[in-house]
Amino acid sequence: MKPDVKICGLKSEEAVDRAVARGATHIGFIFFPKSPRNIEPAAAGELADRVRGHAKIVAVTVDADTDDLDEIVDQVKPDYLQLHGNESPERLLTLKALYGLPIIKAFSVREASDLERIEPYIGIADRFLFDAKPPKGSDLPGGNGVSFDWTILQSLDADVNYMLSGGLNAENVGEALALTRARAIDVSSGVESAPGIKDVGLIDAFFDAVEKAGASNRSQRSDET
Ligand SMILES: O=C(O)c1ccccc1N[C@@H]1O[C@H](COP(=O)(O)O)[C@@H](O)[C@H]1O
Repeated sequence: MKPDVKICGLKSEEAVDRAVARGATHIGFIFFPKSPRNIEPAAAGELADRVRGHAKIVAVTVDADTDDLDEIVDQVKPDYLQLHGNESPERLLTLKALYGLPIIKAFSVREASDLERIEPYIGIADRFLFDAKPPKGSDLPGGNGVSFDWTILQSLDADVNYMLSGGLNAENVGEALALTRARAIDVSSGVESAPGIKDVGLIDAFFDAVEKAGASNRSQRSDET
């Protein structure tokens, strides 16, 4: 099965158009002022309008307050909220009631015990997202281009609906998919020429690698039967 692919941290028409033309199922906009990918809600709304209906629009926030979220939801009309901070299960319930939107809850992972943190969110978050822990000194909870030991995810129950992220790129996404059989992947830094600058050549290379991984997994499965 083809994985969902989210290209995150988009800021230009060129990058949005290429991501969706290559088959991105989700595109993400970052609303976090410290990020080189931060975008104003009005500008994100215009980019979202170019591809609405062709890819799901994801608004990524970090412990955002309700006033900021009101503006983001109003201007961007996202299909999902991605919460990349320390939002509690109660906060997710409040936001679901307020906006009626499905929520992707991000967790940072270094070791298997980190996965236990999803338990209170099961049945509340619509999808989980696993990212690496930020390196020391980083101001960003995500978007650091750092990966974690993907084999940790093999211990998860098969019905946990998650997106794999953190340091994915054209060189490593095939291995990540083979090791985890993730049904959804998310990339930001790995398709950039510099922090916050998406590169259409790298977007192409990423999708080429995902397609190649799909072909190789399919042939492996038919060898096994
Ligand atoms: O990309 C950012 O700047 C960012 C800022 C704040 C929260 C999340 C952010 N990005 C998310 O980080 C992951 C992985 O990114 P990368 O591929 O390792 O660069 C991805 O989920 C982005 O949504």
